[in-house]
Amino acid sequence: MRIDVVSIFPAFFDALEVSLLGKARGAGILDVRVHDLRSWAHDRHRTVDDTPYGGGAGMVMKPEPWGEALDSIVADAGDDPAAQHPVIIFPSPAGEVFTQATARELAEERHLVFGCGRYEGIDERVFSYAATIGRVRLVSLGDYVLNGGEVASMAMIEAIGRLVPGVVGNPASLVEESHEDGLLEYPSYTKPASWREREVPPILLSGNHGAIATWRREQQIERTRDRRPDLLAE
Ligand SMILES: Nc1cc(-c2ccc3ccn(Cc4ccccn4)c3c2)[nH]n1
Repeated sequence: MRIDVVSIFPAFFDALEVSLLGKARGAGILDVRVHDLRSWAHDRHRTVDDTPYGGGAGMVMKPEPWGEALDSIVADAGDDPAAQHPVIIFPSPAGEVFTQATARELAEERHLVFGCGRYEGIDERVFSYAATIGRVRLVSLGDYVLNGGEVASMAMIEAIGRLVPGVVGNPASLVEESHEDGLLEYPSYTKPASWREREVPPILLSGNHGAIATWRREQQIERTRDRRPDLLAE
C-alpha cells in the first residue's frame, strides 16, 4: 500500500518512522511519502492561506497549492494501474466518523492520500476538484475539534496500516481486539499472579480453555454494557 500525506507540518509524521509502521516501511509493505504543501506554493512567502470570502474569523487554506499537490501525487502514482483514482482522505470535524469498519475498508486500498488541513479548513472547491482525480472521503476522528488534520491522519494511518497484511507479525492478535467483533476487549493479565494484593482471576490459571473463552466473552459483554452501551444497541 502506498500512502501519501500532504501537510504544512511534514515533520509531524516523523513518528511513522518508528515501531511497527517503521518496520513495515523498511520491508516495503507500506510506502509512506510525506509532502510539504508549501512545495506547491510559489510566491516568495510560500503562502498557503488567505482571508475567508464572506468574512469570519481565521484564515482558509488556498485552493491552488492543494490542486497542484494532488495533481502531482496522483500523476506520480499513475504508473500503477491498481493505484489509479486513489482514496483521498481529508480529516474534518464535518466528516463521517472514522471507525474500525472504516479502517478495515481502507486497508483494502492500494493508494491512500491524506490531505491535512490547518487554519479554519481548506477551500471547499478543493474537495470537488479532488473528486475528479480520486475518491474523496471527509473523515472525523470524533466529536471534538483539533487544530488540524495531522493528529487525525496519524491515528487513521496507524489504524489502517496495522491491518495491512504483513504489518502485524501475528494476524491472530488483530482478531481479539476491541471493536473487531463489535465488543470491547476482555481484560488482560500477565505475571506475577499476585501483585500488590491484587490477584489474577483464578479462571485464567485453570488451564480450562473452554471455560476461559466463556469467561472472556462474558467480560467483553459486561464491559461493553458498562462503558459503551451504544455498541450493543447496533
Ligand atoms: N475529528 C476532528 C477533525 C478535526 C480537524 C481536521 C482538519 C482540520 C483543519 C483545520 N482544523 C481546525 C478547525 C477548527 C475549527 C473548525 C474547523 N477546523 C481541523 C480540524 N477536528 N476534529
